Amino acid sequence: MLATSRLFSSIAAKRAFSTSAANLSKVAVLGAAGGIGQPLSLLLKENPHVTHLALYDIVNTPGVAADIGHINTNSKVTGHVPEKDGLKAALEDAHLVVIPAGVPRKPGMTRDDLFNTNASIVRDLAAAAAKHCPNAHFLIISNPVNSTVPIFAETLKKAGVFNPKRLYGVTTLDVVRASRFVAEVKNLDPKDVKVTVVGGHSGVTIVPLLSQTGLEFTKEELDSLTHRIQFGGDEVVQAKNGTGSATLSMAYAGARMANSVLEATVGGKKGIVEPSFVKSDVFAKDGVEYFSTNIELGPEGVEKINKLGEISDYEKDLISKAIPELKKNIVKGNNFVQ
Ligand SMILES: NC(=O)c1ccc[n+]([C@@H]2O[C@H](COP(=O)([O-])OP(=O)(O)OC[C@H]3O[C@@H](n4cnc5c(N)ncnc54)[C@H](O)[C@@H]3O)[C@@H](O)[C@H]2O)c1
Ligand SMILES: O=C(O)C[C@H](O)C(=O)O
Repeated sequence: MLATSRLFSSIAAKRAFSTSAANLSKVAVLGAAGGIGQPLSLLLKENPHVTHLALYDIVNTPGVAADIGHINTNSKVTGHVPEKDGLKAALEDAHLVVIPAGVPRKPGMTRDDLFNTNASIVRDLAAAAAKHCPNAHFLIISNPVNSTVPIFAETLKKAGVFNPKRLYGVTTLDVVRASRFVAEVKNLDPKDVKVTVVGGHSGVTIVPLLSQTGLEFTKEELDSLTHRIQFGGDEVVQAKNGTGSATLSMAYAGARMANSVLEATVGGKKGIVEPSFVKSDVFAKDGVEYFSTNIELGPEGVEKINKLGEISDYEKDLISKAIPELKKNIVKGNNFVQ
């Protein structure tokens, strides 16, 4: 729990000087009994911004909630299953909803192969969210993110409650990995290595901007690092050998993103920047409605969407390969709802 302690130590320090309970909020996790859901919920239990942690899944959440609920931090924990209007109870009054519900990959599958199962799960959760907590901030982890974010948006639009400032596709794991992989190659501490990653969250749509790190790379390093960042998820899928995909690193990344949104929206902290796959103008002219770049967070959510900045010819080439794939994934998501 050392990393978690580091993640939240600044908030804990701040809280010691804060007397305002109004700074705290309800967070719902949908898919909370799963491989990501459980460690993510554990990390959120340590987050002092959270007053109420509502854990929803189609199975097993009473046990997960009873277990996590014994941790002696201040938040209340409740477990919900579909029976007795459990989804409604989990979502009502939620400030932030984090969604890792759905099936993970097995070796040989692409994230798009998950579409048939996960699209309807995400659509149905979005419809419930539109009804019970339309003003919440929504963090979408379920794959394929390039399509599930459009599905979530279209469902909210249908209900007349879509707010593009509050819907975030979670791409944090890509920058967490990129920082780790580059640090390994350059023998640095990952905390000193920030890598901007843009595009989407699958294979060639993941575009690391290594030219912006301030580090020098040989062509061989560029090729191997770019490939490793784009296909880091496959490394875990293969190592887990049919039992799932990244869960622990994803929980860490998801907790970081959730914390950043909470810090900006209820903690009053300014200048927080995270990457996220959001409704964006950056490549709208090419028909790409959603794109991940660094975004600046504010009290309402997405405050400013950063552009790519200066990129190398190598990266321009990567972008040109990402755009058609992204467009296809987004249209597939949009069409599923329309
Ligand atoms: N965005 C990312 O970077 C990233 C990283 C890792 C995994 N993922 C994705 O996250 C998803 C979850 O992965 P996991 O390893 O936790 O899978 P998992 O199978 O371990 O857990 C998924 C959970 O979702 C629950 N679930 C299924 N249908 C549901 C519904 N209608 N409502 C609520 N809960 C429901 C299941 O019961 C299960 O507990 C997968 O789609 C995976 O591809 C995304
Ligand atoms: O690779 C996967 O399927 C899960 C996730 O998207 C990841 O990047 O680890």
